[in-house]
Amino acid sequence: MNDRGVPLLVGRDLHKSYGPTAALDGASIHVRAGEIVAVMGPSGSGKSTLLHCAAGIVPPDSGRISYDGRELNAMSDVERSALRRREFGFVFQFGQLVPELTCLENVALPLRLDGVKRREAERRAAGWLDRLEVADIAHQRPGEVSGGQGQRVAVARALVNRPRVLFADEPTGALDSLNGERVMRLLTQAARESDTAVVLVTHETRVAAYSDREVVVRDGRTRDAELVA
Ligand SMILES: Nc1ncnc2c1ncn2[C@@H]1O[C@H](COP(=O)(O)OP(=O)(O)OP(=O)(O)O)[C@@H](O)[C@H]1O
Repeated sequence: MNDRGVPLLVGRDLHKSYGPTAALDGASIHVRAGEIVAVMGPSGSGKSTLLHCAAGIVPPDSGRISYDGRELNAMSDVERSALRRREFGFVFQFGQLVPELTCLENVALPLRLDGVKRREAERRAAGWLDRLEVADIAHQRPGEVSGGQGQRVAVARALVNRPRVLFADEPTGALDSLNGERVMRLLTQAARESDTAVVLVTHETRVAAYSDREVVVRDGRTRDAELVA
């Protein structure tokens, strides 16, 4: 049973430097099941690094990350990548769809990689394209669709295997405000319907308005309120 009071994902006192640059200097974050958390802060403050560490993509120099009671640091690379594939979904600013595949095939891809048969994978993918209001471009390739449509396809692909946490790094950063609003409305609606938590990096207050809670990063640090038991 999922206790909504207990955080699903916790990153504590994370430090990460790139050469002389301290990208994270004691940042923490916690996310409860189904919760939408916006990570805010000025450019270069460490938001993306915090997302990458929390998602197990980049190992922190120090600090601890736990997901559903399991320490990420204690896992092997194979276990961590299996966790990312099965439990996490990712949406980035752009360039994430496979250009040679149709939008439908792109969305079906994570299921195919998990061994789901083509017909079933494409049936489920079509359902997600429909939810994201891009069913009409199912057979087009990413290069033939608009930026907003492409991002909605990317959201469908990130949610198709029902992750428990969706990590989104500036998902509307390359879109005009109208398209950005549409992507955010559909992303948050789909995440809420499937009880997927969202960690959303953004510097736009309009985008953060779709979240339940904000975590502010400044100079690689967050407020102590992020340090939960
Ligand atoms: N791979 C890397 N190599 C070297 N320096 C890096 C790397 N990734 C991040 N940094 C540096 O770490 C600091 C934090 O970067 P990060 O991308 O996490 O910030 P951000 O808040 O997401 O910025 P933005 O809003 O501009 O995307 C910056 O000074 C950045 O230049």
